[in-house]
Amino acid sequence: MVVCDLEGTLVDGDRSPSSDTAAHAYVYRHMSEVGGVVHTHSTYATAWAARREPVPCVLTMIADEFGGEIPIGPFALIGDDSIGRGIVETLRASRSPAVLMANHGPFTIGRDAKAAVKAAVMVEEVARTVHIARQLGEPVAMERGDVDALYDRYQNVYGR
Ligand SMILES: O=C(CO)[C@@H](O)[C@@H](O)COP(=O)(O)O
Repeated sequence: MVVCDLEGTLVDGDRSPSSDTAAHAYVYRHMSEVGGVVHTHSTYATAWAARREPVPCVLTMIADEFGGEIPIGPFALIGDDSIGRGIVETLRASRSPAVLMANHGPFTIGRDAKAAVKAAVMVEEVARTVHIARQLGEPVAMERGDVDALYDRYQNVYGR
């Protein structure tokens, strides 16, 4: 493990930082509420990213955690802040803490690392479940008002 500052400069450790460092640093610099960013190549979420298809809001757990569909972000090359720009641009237009970067995979954010990891686990779970549902027919979209009510309850009331 190494420690970098918000410009992506190495400040502690003797190994090279991740090639994604500039992308993550961009998110931290431009979304002050974010204290954790997670990136995985989890199988089902990455399969949706490969198709550039948002995960539709067809489950209460999607409404709870993501507040709507899980959006697709633009394709961006690895190595500079391009991915970070795509993440910020996409998540600013959504309530979702997860974005499926096109042809790449899921990136999630949270107020801290634990919340970002939770979103990464949940995005994979719902990507898998909706994929399975689709094998049996077309999942049914939820009403916007119901999505809003579920999101409000989960974000502001549940577990308090
Ligand atoms: O998604 C990818 C590659 O597809 C990146 O997250 C990956 O290259 C980052 O690797 P490193 O953290 O630099 O070892």
